[in-house]
Amino acid sequence: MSKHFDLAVIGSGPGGYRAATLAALRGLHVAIIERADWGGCCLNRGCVPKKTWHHTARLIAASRDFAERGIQGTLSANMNAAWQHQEKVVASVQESYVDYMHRLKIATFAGSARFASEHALDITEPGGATQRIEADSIIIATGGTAHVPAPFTPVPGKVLTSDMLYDHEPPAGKRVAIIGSGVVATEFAFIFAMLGKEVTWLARSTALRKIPFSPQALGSLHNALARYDIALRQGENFERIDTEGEGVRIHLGSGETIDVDWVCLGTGRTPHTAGLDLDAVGIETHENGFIQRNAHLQTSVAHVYAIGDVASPDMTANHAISDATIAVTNIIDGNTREQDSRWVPVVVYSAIELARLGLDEDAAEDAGFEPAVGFAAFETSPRAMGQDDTEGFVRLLGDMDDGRLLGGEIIGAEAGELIHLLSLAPDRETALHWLAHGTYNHPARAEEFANATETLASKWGLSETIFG
Ligand SMILES: Cc1cc2nc3c(=O)[nH]c(=O)nc-3n(C[C@H](O)[C@H](O)[C@H](O)COP(=O)(O)OP(=O)(O)OC[C@H]3O[C@@H](n4cnc5c(N)ncnc54)[C@H](O)[C@@H]3O)c2cc1C
Ligand SMILES: NC(=O)c1ccc[n+]([C@@H]2O[C@H](COP(=O)([O-])OP(=O)(O)OC[C@H]3O[C@@H](n4cnc5c(N)ncnc54)[C@H](O)[C@@H]3O)[C@@H](O)[C@H]2O)c1
Repeated sequence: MSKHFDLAVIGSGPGGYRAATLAALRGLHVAIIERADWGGCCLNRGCVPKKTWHHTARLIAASRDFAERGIQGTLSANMNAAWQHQEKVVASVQESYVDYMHRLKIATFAGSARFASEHALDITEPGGATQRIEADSIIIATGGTAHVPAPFTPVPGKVLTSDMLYDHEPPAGKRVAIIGSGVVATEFAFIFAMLGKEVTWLARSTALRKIPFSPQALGSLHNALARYDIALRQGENFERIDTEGEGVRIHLGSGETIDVDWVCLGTGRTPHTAGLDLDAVGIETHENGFIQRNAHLQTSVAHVYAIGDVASPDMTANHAISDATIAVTNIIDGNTREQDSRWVPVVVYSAIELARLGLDEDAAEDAGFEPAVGFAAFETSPRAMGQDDTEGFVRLLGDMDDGRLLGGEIIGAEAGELIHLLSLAPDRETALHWLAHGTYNHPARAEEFANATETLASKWGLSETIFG
């Protein structure tokens, strides 16, 4: 006999985990199915190990200013030791995730799920046994897998996707080529260099092209990378990859060859729907493989929702978690909330942290707003000066008409934390007023939000809406 649940969630990445725990906390009888590692890409091969490494990389980077602060000696890092360290962090987080799900009485199934009918899922366990569960609502949160474009082919120890990088201890060789100019490559170019590798960073296009960071933000990124002698060679094409010899020889379109010990690919991820049997129940996908959904995050089958990387080209944990909150709210409250993914923060962890959310100038004008920029640089922040870390700024976009917040960018140390001052603002209409009137800890980086609202008030005549 099949077991019945209020909600079944397929996949336990940040999207699935958040959906399952939130639904259980709100009183639903929940099942979650995971075919591989509990916690998905983000916990096992993404955000968590990456941020653990990024912290190590930041410590090494900061040590360049140690002598001036009166600290003696130099620091160096070992990537293999750093790999062991992230394994421990991941294992502890995973244990606490699984424990929390059990404490919330969520039924956990280890196996691969596929649709048997609109309300039934067949779960095939690793040993081959299959069981059926039924649910009133279903959330698909099956994430994505690393994309490997030709002429690259994954070769263990030589040509690694970011997934492979975390599955086994990294190869020992020092010379590493990083391919791509998206978030993975931009983050790893800095992290690998600080962890003691000689990095050659090769890509077709400019860094972070897909994310609407301002030219100033990208300028700060390149300044920060240059401080550590990390440069992107853009405009490169890849003809052939030779892995027969000792290391790897990359044949570029220009005819040049580059010899490295191993290659790390940051060449995108594709949504994962294989094996779900979506066609059998009429759940439709876009041409690029993402599951189709409406603003309530419902698929073409109304009680089945799709969240995170399998449905959203944004492909960040932040979007997956935000989707989960909206999908569960809609299941319980009757489709009351719509997703606007532009208001989910995006944060990049490289030689500098870059965080943004909301509209940029072009999108604001397209939406009929009149954007004005409020700007405050960390260059004059007493906190940043005391930290020897003054690169970056807070950049707020307000509407000239009614002073509402249109978007914002924070570039610099702790940007990933500071962005919460914008993402958690009670509403966008009063956010700038609230930032100008708030009480701050002094000296702190967050004070630059107040300073940025002051430039909006003084330079763009928004004094009444911001201070009034
Ligand atoms: C190197 C790297 C660093 C990253 N860093 C960040 C970061 O700092 N911040 C950020 O916001 N994002 C980051 N991301 C992106 C983030 O990891 C993903 O956006 C996020 O994991 C997507 O979550 P998800 O829940 O949609 O899917 P996933 O985390 O991919 O989880 C999906 C799960 O579903 C399971 N599954 C698939 N099919 C089935 C099935 N049929 N049955 C059962 N289970 C199934 C999979 O095994 C997997 O565990 C990073 C990604 C990478 C690669
Ligand atoms: N901090 C974060 O939020 C974070 C961190 C890492 C990854 N992620 C997410 O994970 C996903 C994967 O990241 P990513 O950087 O791998 O992907 P991406 O889509 O951001 O970038 C892909 C890169 O691969 C290159 N590329 C694609 N096909 C190619 C080809 N045939 N030849 C040469 N280059 C090619 C593209 O030009 C681009 O530079 C992204 O969607 C990203 O949002 C998020």
